[in-house]
Amino acid sequence: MVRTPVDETSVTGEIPRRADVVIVGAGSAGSVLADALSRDGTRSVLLLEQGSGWPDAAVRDLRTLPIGASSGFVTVHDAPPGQTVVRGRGLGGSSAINGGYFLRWHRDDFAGWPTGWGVDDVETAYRELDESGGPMSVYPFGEDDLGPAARAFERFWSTRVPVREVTDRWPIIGLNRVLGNNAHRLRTTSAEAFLRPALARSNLVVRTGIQVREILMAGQWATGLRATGLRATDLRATGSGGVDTDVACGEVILCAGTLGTAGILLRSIPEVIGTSGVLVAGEHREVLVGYRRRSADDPRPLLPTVVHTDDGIEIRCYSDDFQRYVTGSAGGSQVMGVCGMLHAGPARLSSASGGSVRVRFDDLDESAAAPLWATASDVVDMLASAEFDEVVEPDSISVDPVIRSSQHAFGSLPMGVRTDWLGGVVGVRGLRVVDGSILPSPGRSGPHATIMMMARRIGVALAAGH
Ligand SMILES: Cc1cc2nc3c(=O)[nH]c(=O)nc-3n(C[C@H](O)[C@H](O)[C@H](O)COP(=O)(O)OP(=O)(O)OC[C@H]3O[C@@H](n4cnc5c(N)ncnc54)[C@H](O)[C@@H]3O)c2cc1C
Repeated sequence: MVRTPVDETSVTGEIPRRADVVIVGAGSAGSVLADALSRDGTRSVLLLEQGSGWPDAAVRDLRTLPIGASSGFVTVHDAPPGQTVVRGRGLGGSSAINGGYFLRWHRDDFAGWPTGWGVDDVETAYRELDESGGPMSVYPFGEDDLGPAARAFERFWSTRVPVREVTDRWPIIGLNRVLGNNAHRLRTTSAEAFLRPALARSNLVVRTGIQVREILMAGQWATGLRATGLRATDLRATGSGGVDTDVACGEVILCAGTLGTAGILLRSIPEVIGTSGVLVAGEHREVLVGYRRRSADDPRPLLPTVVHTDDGIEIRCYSDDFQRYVTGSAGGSQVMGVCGMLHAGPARLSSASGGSVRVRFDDLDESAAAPLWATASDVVDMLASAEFDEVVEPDSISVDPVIRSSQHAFGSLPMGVRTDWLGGVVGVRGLRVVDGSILPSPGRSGPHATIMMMARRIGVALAAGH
């Protein structure tokens, strides 16, 4: 196959003033959707991304989490004191900077989803992403990816809970070796898998460095949007905040991530939000158990193995260097995570300055908090067990008293309630949301694979004329 060469100039330049569909955000969902919708050459698709282009190999290295203040590929949101809330930006969005853990949700996590989301439909869409040799390069982490802690973790749990066959794609209640989306330890981003190949199509235009400020409305109809160029040349041209461009379109599809989409809606259509000025999302809340390890180890993928409990908790065995990315976490050089997946705690999203969003977490109620602390105590016992003798320094284990976030906020505009089964926003014509905002349930695993699966299914359904 002859592939048209694609370079940085393909994603910069003039913004068309009209398109059939404008997609906002080239992240996990937006890249998948842009591919699906531009397969029909008669539909013009414009994809606008605020970040600055293709993350290089240093950013995509799975052994690091490039989310520090100096990273050019994150948006830092307004977090509670002592905590950090970031999201990816640039082509690939959060898929370019995340942990590279690509587990499906459990089959029964889809029980409450609206009509159109039967398990067979879900399975087909997942398989298109995570089959061996598929576009996202999804494979179980291998023995080389496990450090001493992960090996001890698997030894400990394999005698106590069921163990999933590593070749199975559906997770189980028990020990789950994580499936990772990477090739030679470089994250396979949604943009590399879906956008780069589609860029050769003349009906798809991608523009980076463009922040969508607001949606333009005529009554209850979304007719277009206003975007601002964020490139240095634009800033020099105006001497201030960039150049505004209005784009008219038949449909706006927000794929800006739960926080980015909330920011745009808060700025432009307060009636979707309601009088409170706050959108409420779910968040997988996590307790960290820290310890000092006996000896240093090479950097490895950050989350190679987990246990899923029957009460909806994920016990995460992070690899050695996770702690340096987490503001104010427990003392010790390494952490295990205890995360409430099914009892997601509320996160309140409201406006903040400069395109970011203010995120505040409610205290968990007792029924959600108690199992987290009880499981953290089990993890302390695990770390003190014989299996960890060669890993953990004696008397170094401590439980972080703060319940933190997993950087997963989701479900602020759930399908079947505030959006229809294809993300169409209830009460507004010409506006769709396809990203983490529309997940209608929490799920026992991380959201990445499921958000991409959802975008894939919606893209295919829309392309088929639904
Ligand atoms: C540090 C971190 C680690 C994580 N690790 C994992 C993991 O290992 N496994 C897992 O399952 N989940 C993980 N997650 C969660 C998962 O990556 C996200 O839930 C998922 O990628 C979100 O996909 P999305 O399409 O909703 O949004 P995103 O992928 O975040 O894409 C949104 C895109 O929209 C752009 N955008 C936002 N606002 C605007 C605007 N106004 N104008 C133009 N563009 C805009 C953003 O720049 C971004 O590129 C992690 C998240 C983070 C932040």
